[in-house]
Amino acid sequence: MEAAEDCCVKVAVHIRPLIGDERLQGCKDCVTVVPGKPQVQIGTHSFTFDHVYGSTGSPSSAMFEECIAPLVDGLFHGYNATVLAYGQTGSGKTYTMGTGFKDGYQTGLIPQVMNSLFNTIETLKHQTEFQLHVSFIEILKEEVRDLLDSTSMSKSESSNGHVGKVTVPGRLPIQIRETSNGVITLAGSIEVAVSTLKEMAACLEQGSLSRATGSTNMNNQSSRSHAIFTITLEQMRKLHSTSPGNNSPNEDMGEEYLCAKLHLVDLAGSERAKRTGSDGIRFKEGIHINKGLLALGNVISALGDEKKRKEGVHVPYRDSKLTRLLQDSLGGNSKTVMIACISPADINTEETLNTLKYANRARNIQNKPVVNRDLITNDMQKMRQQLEFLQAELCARGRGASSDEVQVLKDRIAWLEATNAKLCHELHEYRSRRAVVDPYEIDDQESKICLVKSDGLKRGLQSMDLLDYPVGESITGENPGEIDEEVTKELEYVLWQNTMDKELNELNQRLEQKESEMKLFGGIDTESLKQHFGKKITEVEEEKRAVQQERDRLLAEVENLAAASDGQTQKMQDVHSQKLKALEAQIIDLKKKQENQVQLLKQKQKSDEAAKRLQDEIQCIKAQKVQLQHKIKQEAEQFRQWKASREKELLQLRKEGRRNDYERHKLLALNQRQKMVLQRKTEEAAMATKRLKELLEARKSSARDNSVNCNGHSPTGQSNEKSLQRWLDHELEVMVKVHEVRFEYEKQSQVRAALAEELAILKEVDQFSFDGLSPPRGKNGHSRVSSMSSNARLTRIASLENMLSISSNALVAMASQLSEAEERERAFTGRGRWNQLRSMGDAKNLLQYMFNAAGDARCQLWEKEMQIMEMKGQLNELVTLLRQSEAQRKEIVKEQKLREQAVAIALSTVKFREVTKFIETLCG
Ligand SMILES: Nc1ncnc2c1ncn2[C@@H]1O[C@H](COP(=O)(O)OP(=O)(O)OP(=O)(O)O)[C@@H](O)[C@H]1O
Repeated sequence: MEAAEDCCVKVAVHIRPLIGDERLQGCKDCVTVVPGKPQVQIGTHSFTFDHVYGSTGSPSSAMFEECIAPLVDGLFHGYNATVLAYGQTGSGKTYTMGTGFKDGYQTGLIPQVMNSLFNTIETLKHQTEFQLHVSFIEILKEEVRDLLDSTSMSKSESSNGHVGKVTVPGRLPIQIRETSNGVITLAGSIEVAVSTLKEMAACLEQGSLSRATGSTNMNNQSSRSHAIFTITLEQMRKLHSTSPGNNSPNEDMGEEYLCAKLHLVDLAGSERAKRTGSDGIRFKEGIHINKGLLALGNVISALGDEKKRKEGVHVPYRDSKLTRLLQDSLGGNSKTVMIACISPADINTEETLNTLKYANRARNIQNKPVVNRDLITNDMQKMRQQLEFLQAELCARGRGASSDEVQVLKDRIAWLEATNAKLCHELHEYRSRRAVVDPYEIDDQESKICLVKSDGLKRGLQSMDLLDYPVGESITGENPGEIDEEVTKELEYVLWQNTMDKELNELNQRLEQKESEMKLFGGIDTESLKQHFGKKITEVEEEKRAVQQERDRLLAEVENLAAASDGQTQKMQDVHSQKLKALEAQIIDLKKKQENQVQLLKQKQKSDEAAKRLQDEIQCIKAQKVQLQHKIKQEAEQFRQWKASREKELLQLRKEGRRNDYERHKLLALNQRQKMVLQRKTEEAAMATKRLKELLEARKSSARDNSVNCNGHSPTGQSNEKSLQRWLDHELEVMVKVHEVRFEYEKQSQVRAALAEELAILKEVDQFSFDGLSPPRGKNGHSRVSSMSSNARLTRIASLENMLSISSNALVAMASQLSEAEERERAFTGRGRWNQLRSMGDAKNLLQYMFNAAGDARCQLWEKEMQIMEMKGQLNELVTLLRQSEAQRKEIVKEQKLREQAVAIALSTVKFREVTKFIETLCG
């Protein structure tokens, strides 16, 4: 094999989205990705990796091309490779690797590796001969099992409680062996030769289905084993020499054999039994899983710590089967990529921090991958490389100075690219800010328009002297749209009423006018007038006739007198003539009068007709008026009814408003109270966390002091004893504080879960009411929440969200210190807690001190127990007293009742006697 090149383990972080359960628990996303950088932040912690996928980092789809494709490429050049998915249970390892045959399977890394592998083979198959083998094993409870062994039992829910394979008795267990040249092999595992993608996929499928899985509180299909899918690629290719300046192959230089392995590892997830809720078999599995991962962590620590590496500290590969199998992948002959899978949920902060710290250490591991070819081809390759190197040097000398320019240009391109990326990022941020801000602005504008509109309406009403309408009155809980509608309706009604009034007034005026006109006719009795005129005419006619008769008689007398022609007669004739003339004049006068009367009679007829017409008109106007009045009455009644119902509604609304107010106040008080309790608890937790932080910091510095002491002057006996005692006190206090913080953490998690549950119900009910549906009856908590008004619900939702965010921050802070404590504890345990003790004397002194402290603690405990016993005794006495007084009270009540009964009997006896006496007197 050729000389190895140094190459660090690459670490990519894969952040999965919040999943259903976490959302239900109201978890917040507590992981931030620094834009444009492979850097993640949790609380005050910040970590930089090679890549970050998911969340606001690079898209998960880019993971294969950026991280894994180079490894697949390396396989064809003879380099071993390993992809290692690590993370807490349920963080997405199986999803990322694609070994689960579930949702993420097709997009998982292993299927992509297989595709890429066969695509490359297809393009190279004319010049190279390939052979592929796959093996698929799992490590379950420190036992290596073959997932491709078809003689094993098929997948079933086995007696030991997990779904998976059971090794057939009689078959030799798989052994881990190390060859003479340090290569780790699995003796007894099946290596299936595959030649097509389909065959390889079938192996993956068979093994994945056989893998041991089980359901826990944190993942209903949790992998209970570490699974390793290994692809071995062997290739034999013809070698040709190429002369400088001529790329076409010429001389045949024999064959080259390369053999490389790609391990695709899906580790079981680290877990806390308390959180996964595992007991029995799951619990035991969990212990094995954590043991294996701890061993892996120790290997990573030993390899990742530069100081230790330089010191040549022993790497505990043999502590577990997992580390033994991964010996080459970590610090050995392999190009390795670790994918740290994390959940963004705040409830997982501690585990996420641990994963990130683990992964961060892994970044420091230096591997030494070599091209795996056989020895002869290896030597040939070395010589070829030498030749190529010399040729390259020759070429470089020929070109000389231009390489500086190229470098300058490269730098410039890099700078331009960085600036471009920055600008793109700024643009993106600006756009996303706009996208967030705009709707509010639009809303604002819209609300302004609405205000202007409603102001306009109010002004309109004011200008019409309608100020007595309750336009400005605001009713709690009333919809402004409804108010506008109501005001519009009232306005419409008033306008209509005004028009009606105007019409009625006009009618009245017309009626008055007509009636006054009518009055002109009204004073005259037309019939009597007619009779009067008729009589007058008849009188005039009779008079005329009498006058004519008189005239005729006078004319006859005049003729007679004319025949007599004496003087007297002449005289009489003259008298008669004069009389006649007078009568003629009288007749003419009477004729005139008669004509006048006829004229008058005609006029009268005309005016009669006019009066009739007027009368008709008056009738018509009156009918119109009645109709109008009827209509007005009807409308008024309708309006009154509408107004009454509206007022009733308003009253109802006011009542509801008051109820809402009351509810709101109650809710505000509840919110306030809960917030205060939460704040108090959070403050307590913060105090404990702060103290723990201080203690951890102090321990760091005291560890440094100790090392200084050890390196420098050795302390005197007494001061050493004192410092050891202080150290022990400190250790104990740290332990207690860790316990306290964990206790607070658990409590806070419970409070948070309760808040989240309520929030989820509120949101569900709110969604139902938004969709116009009624929430499911009988569902827990729904009935209480659905009786709340929507305003109250929204207020409560806001308050719960606020509390959840306070709780989330507190959880993250606590988890951060707990993870820190765990980290220190692990490092400390690795070094040995008792390394501080340098002599037997130290140990004895410390033991004495511990004995005294334990004795004191026990004595104090005893005193406390005694006090508790005393208090219990007092409590018992009190309870007895209470019981006695209760019994006495009952006795008194009983006596009282008896007395009352006796009085009642006495009274009735007296009454009975009186009645008997009365009857006796009646009879007697
Ligand atoms: N990137 C992702 N996008 C969407 N869902 C995901 C993603 N990663 C994981 N999940 C979902 O999260 C859940 C847990 O994932 P998975 O089983 O892969 O976790 P795990 O780390 O393998 O857990 P364990 O260690 O218990 O086996 C699954 O329901 C899975 O579908």
